[in-house]
Amino acid sequence: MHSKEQISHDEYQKAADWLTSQTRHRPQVAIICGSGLGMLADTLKSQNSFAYSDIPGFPQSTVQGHAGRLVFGELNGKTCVCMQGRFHMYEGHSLCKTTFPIRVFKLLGVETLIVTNAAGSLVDGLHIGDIMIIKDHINFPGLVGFNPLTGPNDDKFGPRFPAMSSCYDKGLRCLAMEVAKELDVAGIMQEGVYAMVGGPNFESIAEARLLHCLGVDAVGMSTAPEVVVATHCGMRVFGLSLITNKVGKSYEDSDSVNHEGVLEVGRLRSDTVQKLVTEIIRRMEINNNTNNAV
Ligand SMILES: O=P(O)(O)O[C@@H]1C[C@H](O)[C@@H](CO)O1
Ligand code: HPA
Repeated sequence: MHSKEQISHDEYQKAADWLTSQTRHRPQVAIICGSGLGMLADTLKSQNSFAYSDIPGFPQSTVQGHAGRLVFGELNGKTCVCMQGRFHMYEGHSLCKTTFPIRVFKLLGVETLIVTNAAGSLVDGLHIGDIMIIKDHINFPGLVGFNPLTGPNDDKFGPRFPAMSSCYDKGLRCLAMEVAKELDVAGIMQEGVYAMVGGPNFESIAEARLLHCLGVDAVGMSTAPEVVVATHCGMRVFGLSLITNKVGKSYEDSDSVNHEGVLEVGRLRSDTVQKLVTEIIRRMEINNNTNNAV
């Protein structure tokens, strides 16, 4: 099911044209809000917002903590578009549907994608409430063939065989650490490797041990397909994982993770994530990559 669905260039264009006709904002930066992090969209000024159900071709959000709205507005001198709610593979969407908005953003002229997510920590150094700057990812569904780029390549967006060796922009990662120091939150921030699993169940103990052995710092159920599609079409990407739980690696652990707890940590840390992202956006340079809307 995942590899067969194809979306034509016209369908992306139709969504982009519809949005262009509904708002005067022409975004340079897109932000995807992870579980419990939807408040990031509330910081935008001069907002225009659209329910996903009104946008041609957009899927629907079905997960609690993902409101299902696209919000346009200004943030610290940059024009932004914010997904208040993302799409996950486990909701039953094909991977090209979960990543549909990314190519629409490209057609709108977006140059930089900021992804946020909730994730579970597999390492001692990452605690609940910490924020991990994503240095790299392991796209487990992608490794076994569930990849949004499967199928005929659309050369207007990017090459058949895109590199993924530097998809999380180094300059933005350095900027994030500088900003963290200035905001006095460097103590809860570090870089790490995010792994995407299919979900929707959380990990078994043996799976958690496997992920840990493979060098994963934090695990979640999203993000990698979005980053693959954004990198394919030449966007600059920056990603943050909010650590919402520790992933149990011992059969003696009695704590078990649940989505309510994930959302609660999102609410508790929303202010910090918001301040970080806002300040990074204020200070990021725009127009320093070579991609134009296709
Ligand atoms: O959208 P994200 O990746 O932030 O959501 C995470 C993964 C699952 O969707 C959910 C589990 O609580 O949070
Ligand atoms: O522990 C987790 N595992 C997978 N996805 C998650 N999203 C938040 N926490 C987790």
